[in-house]
Amino acid sequence: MSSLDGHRILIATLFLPNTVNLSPHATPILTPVSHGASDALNKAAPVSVKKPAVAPLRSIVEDLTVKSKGITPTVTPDLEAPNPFAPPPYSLAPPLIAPISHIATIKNAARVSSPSRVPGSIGNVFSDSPLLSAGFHSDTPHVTHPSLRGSHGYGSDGAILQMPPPAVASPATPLVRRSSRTSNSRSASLRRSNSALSNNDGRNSAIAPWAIQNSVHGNVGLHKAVASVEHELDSKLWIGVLDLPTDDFSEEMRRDVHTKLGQNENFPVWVKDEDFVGCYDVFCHQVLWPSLHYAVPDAPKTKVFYESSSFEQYKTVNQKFANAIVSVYREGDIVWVNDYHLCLVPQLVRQKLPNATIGFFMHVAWPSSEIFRCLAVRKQLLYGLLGADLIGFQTHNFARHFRQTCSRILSLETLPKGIQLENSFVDVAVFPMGIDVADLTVKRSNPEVEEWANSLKQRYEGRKLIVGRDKLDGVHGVRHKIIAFEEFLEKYPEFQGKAVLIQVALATTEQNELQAYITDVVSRVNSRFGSLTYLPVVLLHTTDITFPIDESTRGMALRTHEYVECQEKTKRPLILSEFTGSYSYSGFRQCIAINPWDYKNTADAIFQALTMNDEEATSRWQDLHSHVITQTAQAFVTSFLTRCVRVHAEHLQRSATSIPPLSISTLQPRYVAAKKRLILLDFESTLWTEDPRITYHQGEVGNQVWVLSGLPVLGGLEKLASAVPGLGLVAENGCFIKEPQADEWVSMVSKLNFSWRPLCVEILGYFTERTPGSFVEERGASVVWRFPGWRDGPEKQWALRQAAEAQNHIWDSLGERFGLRIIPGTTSFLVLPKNVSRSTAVGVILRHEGAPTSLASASAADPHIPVPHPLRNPRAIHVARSTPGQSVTSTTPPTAGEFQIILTLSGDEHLIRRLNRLEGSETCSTSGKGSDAKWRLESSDALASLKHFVSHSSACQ
Ligand SMILES: O=P(O)(O)OC[C@H]1O[C@H](O[C@H]2O[C@H](CO)[C@@H](O)[C@H](O)[C@H]2O)[C@H](O)[C@@H](O)[C@@H]1O
Repeated sequence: MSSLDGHRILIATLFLPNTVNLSPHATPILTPVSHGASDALNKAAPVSVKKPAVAPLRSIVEDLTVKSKGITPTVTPDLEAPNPFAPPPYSLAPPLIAPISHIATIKNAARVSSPSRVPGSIGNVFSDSPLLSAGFHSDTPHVTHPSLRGSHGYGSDGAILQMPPPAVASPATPLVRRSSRTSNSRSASLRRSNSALSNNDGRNSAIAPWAIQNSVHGNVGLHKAVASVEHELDSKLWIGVLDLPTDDFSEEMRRDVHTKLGQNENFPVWVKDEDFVGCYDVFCHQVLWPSLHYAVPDAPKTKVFYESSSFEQYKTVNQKFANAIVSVYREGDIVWVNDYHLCLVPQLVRQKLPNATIGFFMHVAWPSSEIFRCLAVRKQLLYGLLGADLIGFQTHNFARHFRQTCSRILSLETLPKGIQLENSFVDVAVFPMGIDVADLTVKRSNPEVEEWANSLKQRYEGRKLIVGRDKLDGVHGVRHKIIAFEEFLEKYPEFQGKAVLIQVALATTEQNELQAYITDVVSRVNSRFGSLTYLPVVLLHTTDITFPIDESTRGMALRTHEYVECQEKTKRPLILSEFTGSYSYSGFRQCIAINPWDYKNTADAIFQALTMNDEEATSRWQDLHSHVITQTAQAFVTSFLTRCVRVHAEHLQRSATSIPPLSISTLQPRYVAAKKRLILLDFESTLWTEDPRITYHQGEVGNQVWVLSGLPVLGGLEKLASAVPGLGLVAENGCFIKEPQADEWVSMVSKLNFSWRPLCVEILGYFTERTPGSFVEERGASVVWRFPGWRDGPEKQWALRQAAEAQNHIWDSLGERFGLRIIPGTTSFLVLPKNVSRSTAVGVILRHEGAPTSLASASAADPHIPVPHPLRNPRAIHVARSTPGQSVTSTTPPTAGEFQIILTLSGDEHLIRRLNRLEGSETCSTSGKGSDAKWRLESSDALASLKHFVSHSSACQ
């Protein structure tokens, strides 16, 4: 039985997997999105596989020109409405040489559906290539340009889907999609396409003929991943928009679409076309997408304009999604929100459904906080995400950047596990996306693939092929790739006339394409090295090696996973940008990694790939393949959803309101019966303002009372030790321990490397100089930075900002290297060794309990636990540092020892969780926040309650 049993999954993603074909001739046909070769689509009309026409020395481009003749575009560019955001009229064709001008032709050609997907037909040359589709793609739609998307034939299930029924796609029934990448073409297509639905007064009551079909928009990788675990999910519902303009849909039409898509587990969200354009074309693509990929829009005025106006539309669309989720939500559902288009949805849903299980997965990259902070709406986006129980990222780096962004911009406490908010906790974790290998294997076995492979082999016989397939925008580095290829031809002239770079450029918004800026380099390379029979750069497809280069980080780059699988026979190498999500996994270390900004190194990588001997290529491929078949789509979906359920249960249990107040009457009998009791008190949340001697008076026969503090030995704790010698004391969050009645303090950190301290103090010196009223406090084993933050105003704002910067700086330069931990407070933060805590100190105390020896030898048998070191003179603690590199992590859980009851009053969650595992342990949170503790208590009532406890117990005895 899986933990997902009984849960329905509500999957919110911008585009639904299914959409509407508004062709006047279309007959409504339900084509469920399902998995594998046996789905409904694959059972549709058989495909007649026609051998591709092979003309060895004729260029593909030439073929395309011929094939595209006579195809009428559904949208005539000059009818398009002006886009207020668009740059001056944009056309790829005039300045370009042949290949690019053919792209333009292809765009037009693709606006009309072609009935056939067999090789040789040309509705859309990209999508007509099964080789390309099978081998190089899964996570992006095969055709992303609005006009290209007019082509039918691809389901979201991928390229080898067999023909959709003729009613869905035929030359006579042009498809109309949401041409969302460019507002202008979308408006034009809207007017035309929806004429079937409207009469003179706009909407009418007609239900136009329409058919369901798989959408080629959106995150096809996600659609496929969910389909791959369909049998494991009880039920699910996709929530998203249709990929075509819908303003003109009549109410009846909407109802009809709702009902029929509903049968296919799709729930349409109705968004005004104008809002959609502002949200998607402008805010998502012009502002968020580049920023998340390290390319902050470079024209500040434009950015501000885009951001402020289009963000309103982004909010509107997010609100519509949240409303839709709330309207269908049933208790027990798991709400799974996907990707950067919907960052505000978790918080909006949380406001309406405080107890819902909400997970958010970010499919794209998350940049350094330095980049993210450039966004004017940074806080709104972050708080929007923090409404989730769980936020997932593709890689550890993205997750780390996100945590740092929250700490820097929102001044929130971040832990490796997630983000602590005032009253809740948000888990942050990593779930690498993968592909459905089994499904791809089935698709690859389609004879059509073989046909195409052979065709291409013949066409390029004797030549070395390099294949790239990228979105044509400023982020994906197509320009870099072409320049590197030029460098390669120059440096290795023996490959001139022999090596061909086939670059499939997936179109995106006009604005983004302009930023890709490739026309000059393509013409330069082709005119420098080309001839009548040799075109070095072709903007299309094929085999040998793939070459996915990102100018910046990419979420995962799943097409490289597919490429690897498609190399099962040939096993040729993969060149991969070190900035892709995929490369961050060690399983991809056997690719040829490049820095795409380094053209020379990339040129050498191409040479290495083309000349690599088969033995090495095979051995590298085997490693890549093992990784791809392990990090699968199935593992991604199930681990993300399972974790959602788990963390939600934890969060519910921890929520402050669900923890019962400490009940003395319930615990009293056990307290009285116990012969040995351990009482652990957080100094900061219990004794801070009290006369410390009170703790001693609470101690009665059989009691051992320990006070745990973050304070140093010298000062308050030293005084407490001499005033109440019977107390056990823990100083500096576990770094030093003093047993009851003992004279000496014991260091738990004597074996640690403290060379980070001067470096840390130096960094803090810089921030101290800039922050009036701040100062550094060096303790025995930790360093504290205190800053003025009591009164609201610019000083506090500045100090908080500096504190966040300082933490990030320390974390980046020292944190991982030295294994440090940073504990933020409201007017200070503390830096200390990561493996020492109040919890590890209590572990040592419990182990020591009953042992005849001193604390110093209590843990000697366990090499993993802190090594106590006796300090005869507490004032000598400062020098008690020695051998570097000693681990102090305890792997052996402590037992309750001889204590029959352990009563803990603390705000330290780590300690509480650890003690919860012990028999006889009663944990009580004094933090006032969500907690895993069994009980809760106001910190101001803590001592009074304890006293009450003790006096009751005395009365009973
Ligand atoms: O272009 P958009 O509609 O704005 O969406 C962005 C891209 O999202 C999806 O790709 C992302 O998710 C993939 C799977 O997790 C990941 O491999 C990829 O690196 C991410 O960029 C979608 O598959 C793309 O088509 C979209 O362009």
